[in-house]
Amino acid sequence: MSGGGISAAKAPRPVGLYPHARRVGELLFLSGIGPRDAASNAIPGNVHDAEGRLIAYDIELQCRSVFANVRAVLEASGAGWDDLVDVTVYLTDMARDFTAYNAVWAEYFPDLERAPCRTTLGITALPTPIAIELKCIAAFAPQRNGAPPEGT
Ligand SMILES: N/C(=C\C=C\C(=O)O)C(=O)O
Repeated sequence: MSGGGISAAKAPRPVGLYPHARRVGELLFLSGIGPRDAASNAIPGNVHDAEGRLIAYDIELQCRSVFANVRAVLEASGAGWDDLVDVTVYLTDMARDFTAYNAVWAEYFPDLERAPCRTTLGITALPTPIAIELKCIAAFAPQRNGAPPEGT
């Protein structure tokens, strides 16, 4: 059974007509999300020249911001960080950014037993001037929904 689309007030506005997340049974599917700041819509660390062209960006800041945005969507959906089970990560410059991104990932998911599965892909472009986007799936912990523990 599929629930209605979920919109998170503390996450950046979607760039099209799609919800931040949708629950289907015990699974929560999140739309792809990047590091735009929810209040200002700015991309943390991006530097532009006088003509507005992007001349520098900070992948570490973008990683921290996109993780915060994912957390905001999870929380608005009644889930939490530990409920993430599968994350697809899109990077626009794998050669430049993988090492820094991988280090920030390890800070946010320090425990291998609890970390979600992860797939990292290099792609040529994203819809907004961001260097990273995450596509996440979470699974609600049974006790959160009042379901009996396994085996009972
Ligand atoms: N999910 C999409 C874009 C997200 C962009 C962003 O968070 O900056 C989409 O266009 O499907």
